[in-house]
Amino acid sequence: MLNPNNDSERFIYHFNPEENEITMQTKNLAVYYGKTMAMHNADIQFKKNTITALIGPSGSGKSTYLRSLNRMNDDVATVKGQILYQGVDINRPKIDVYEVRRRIGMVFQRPNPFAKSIYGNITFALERRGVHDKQTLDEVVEKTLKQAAVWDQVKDNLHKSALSLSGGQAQRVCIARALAVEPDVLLLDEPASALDPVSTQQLEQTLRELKKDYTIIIVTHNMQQAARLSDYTVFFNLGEAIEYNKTRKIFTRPKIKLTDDYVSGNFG
Ligand SMILES: Nc1ncnc2c1ncn2[C@@H]1O[C@H](COP(=O)(O)OP(=O)(O)OP(=O)(O)O)[C@@H](O)[C@H]1O
Repeated sequence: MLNPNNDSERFIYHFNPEENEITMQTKNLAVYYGKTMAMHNADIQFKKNTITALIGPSGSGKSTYLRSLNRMNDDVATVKGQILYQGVDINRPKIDVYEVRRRIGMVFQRPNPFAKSIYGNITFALERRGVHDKQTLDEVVEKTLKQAAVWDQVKDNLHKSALSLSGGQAQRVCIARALAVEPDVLLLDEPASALDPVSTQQLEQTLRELKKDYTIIIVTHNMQQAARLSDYTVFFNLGEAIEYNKTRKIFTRPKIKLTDDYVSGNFG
């Protein structure tokens, strides 16, 4: 086992330097709420068409890290360090934050459909961008609801309120809404925590399908979910990315004892 307090021994996984394989990367990322440092030492790479799970105890900084990736923390926190998206540091003042959020979409813990129709939820961002052609909008609605695997359930009720959907359906509509603006990266913050086991299983299957086209980063408290769904896992503790590796290795042969304790349920 490596000593997490010894930086020379810290194990941080790095991919082969094939630039086009890496969609996103953070270097020396640190996030402060006021003067309090909530998270630091995150040197992580996200490979194209993979799912990365962020795991760790409550308050360890997973959501803080995730929200920083598309500048959602801008109003509440100071984010230091680099966030490279396709090689460009998006953590710079002159970057267009709306464009960042278009390319790096977010799905939240609780399904949060707008008080609009299912159709209106999907087309909302496009219409605000001036897309009003009905055929185009119809096509986007069908395509994204199919991608989110909820088309068959809602296709006859597209103009019904999205607030009338079940939790699982609403979460899928929120995924479709995120996909409508054609992102590259999907950030999901415990997207299954409000769902029943069947909806959770369906959501996981949807994410497996989506990774063919997207890079997915998911915060989860569910160890089984991280183990069965993700390709890579990052273990956070006390605001620090402690260990990062292929999921199989994190769950079978972690390099750091803290990680081993956490994934095997012996974390005190
Ligand atoms: N908006 C905020 N203002 C001040 N402190 C915050 C804010 N959001 C989070 N924090 C603090 O930052 C630290 C990390 O919180 P964060 O929510 O990122 O952890 P987490 O690992 O995602 O936790 P959980 O699993 O419970 O969601 C915690 O100490 C938390 O209290």
